Amino acid sequence: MMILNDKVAVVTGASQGLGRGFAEILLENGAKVALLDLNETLGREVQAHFNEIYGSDRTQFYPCDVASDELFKDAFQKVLHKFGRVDVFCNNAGILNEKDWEKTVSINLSGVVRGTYLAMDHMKKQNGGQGGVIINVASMAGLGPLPGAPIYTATKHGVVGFSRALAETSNIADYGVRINALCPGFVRTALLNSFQTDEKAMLESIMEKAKFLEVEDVAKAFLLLVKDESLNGAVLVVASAGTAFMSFPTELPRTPVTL
Ligand SMILES: NC(=O)c1ccc[n+]([C@@H]2O[C@H](COP(=O)([O-])OP(=O)(O)OC[C@H]3O[C@@H](n4cnc5c(N)ncnc54)[C@H](O)[C@@H]3O)[C@@H](O)[C@H]2O)c1
Ligand SMILES: CCCCC/C=C\C=C\[C@H](O)C/C=C\C/C=C\CCCC(=O)O
Repeated sequence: MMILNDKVAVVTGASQGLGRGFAEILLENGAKVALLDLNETLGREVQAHFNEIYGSDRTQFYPCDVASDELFKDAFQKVLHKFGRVDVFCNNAGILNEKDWEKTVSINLSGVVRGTYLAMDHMKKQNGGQGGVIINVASMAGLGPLPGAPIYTATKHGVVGFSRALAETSNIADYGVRINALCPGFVRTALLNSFQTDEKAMLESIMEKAKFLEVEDVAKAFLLLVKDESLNGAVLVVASAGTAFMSFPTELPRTPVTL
């Protein structure tokens, strides 16, 4: 098990919702945590709150837009300047905006790729790094379709595929870095009030029947992916029915057709 005392973690989208929960469980387990988010007002409030509970030098907020190469790199350099290292990196920032679909791709998928490669370049043994773990936050919509949200669904499928392929790459090339993906069901966060789609009624009818998870339950699953050093390429589903690892077929299940 990875010991988190004095390890340094970065969480994107940490000003509220799941990201804030991931940051808190890392602090509870001894890590120092850099909070990255677009929302400066909330981010600074969260930092002040965590400082009171966990001590004044274990949390630092940095404004950051994961959709921008430049701003993301700049925030990462500031984290390294303050804490000297990064051991845990959580790509969590995400939106659901089907109308501005390019923005959704740029945050939910390209943002995850940006963050993962920044972390990987720093952590990998071949670059003199000390290894580490990257957790990419997908969704149950990364494993099956969320009606009314095809772009969101595509980005989250992308996050799952990217994480699994890079995990295999890291394993074969011996980078010393683990990459795992987390796939939660519905959690009551700001995301559920801010989504943009022409098919609002469709999503709302799904939500009426859904059971909601608590941030704390998803955070416990996140912690498992961080700490268990046997896990690389794992995809962990957190649903109202329970938490479970996805197993993927080694051969693609196919139904033959005669042409
Ligand atoms: N809430 C759910 O039901 C649910 C379920 C499964 C997966 N997820 C995923 O979990 C992640 C967190 O979602 P949440 O529900 O906590 O949402 P949230 O809206 O509560 O929090 C998301 C945070 O990301 C930040 N953010 C948005 N765009 C950003 C950008 N370009 N750069 C930096 N920060 C940015 C926001 O400011 C916000 O603080 C997302 O990737 C989401 O897709 C959410
Ligand atoms: C009121 C409108 C809701 C809009 C939904 C917004 C975003 C949520 C996206 C999440 O990533 C969840 C995605 C898919 C969930 C799929 C199945 C949920 C099953 C619930 C469960 O069993 O826990």
